[in-house]
Amino acid sequence: MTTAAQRDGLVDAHGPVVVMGVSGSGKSTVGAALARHLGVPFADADDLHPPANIAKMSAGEPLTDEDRWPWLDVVGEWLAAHPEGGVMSCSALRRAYRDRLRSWAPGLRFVHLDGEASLIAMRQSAREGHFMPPTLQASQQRALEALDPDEPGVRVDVEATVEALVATVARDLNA
Ligand SMILES: Nc1ncnc2c1ncn2[C@@H]1O[C@H](COP(=O)(O)OP(=O)(O)O)[C@@H](O)[C@H]1O
Ligand SMILES: O=C(O)[C@H](O)[C@@H](O)[C@H](O)[C@H](O)COP(=O)(O)O
Repeated sequence: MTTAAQRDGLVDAHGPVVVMGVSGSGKSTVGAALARHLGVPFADADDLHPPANIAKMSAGEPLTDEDRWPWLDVVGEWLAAHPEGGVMSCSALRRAYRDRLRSWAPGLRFVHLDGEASLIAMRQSAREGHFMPPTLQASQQRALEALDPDEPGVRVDVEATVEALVATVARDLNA
């Protein structure tokens, strides 16, 4: 069924989107809210890690590239299965990881949740019931490579409220 929003080009114009950033930047929160706003499916790459990756991070050890490639391919499969639109929250910290995801979904766009490292670290530490220990924040920041100018996507500052971030991103994606 084609909805009025699809006919008007409001829904299927953006294709799949990855909300990226370091741990604690708000990927899960903003990604889920963005998907609700756009009326498209949402998935969280945290839920797609193999148990060994979760065990490693829980023990305070950063993942290596070798740990991440198979996980990124599972994320890429989901993106490839949602050409009509979908939001995935996934750290995608390095350019090479984003290139891998784009190989699954050409035209993929990224929303980089960026901001003051101290603010993000504070939010990550205050969060309860998550496997990711605050001690891994420094390695996340070291691994992060911001979007290059040739990478389709937008960067937003996480100082803003979740509602404001969703409104800004939805506007920029539809621009
Ligand atoms: N823009 C925001 N303003 C205030 N708090 C936020 C914002 N985005 C996320 N949070 C809070 O910060 C913490 C980390 O967010 P989360 O979505 O779990 O980040 P990530 O998925 O990137 O690790 C959560 O407690 C969340 O409620
Ligand atoms: O590539 C990585 O090192 C991990 O995927 C990491 O970046 C991710 O952030 C964790 O899954 C923790 O989950 P949160 O980001 O939700 O804290």
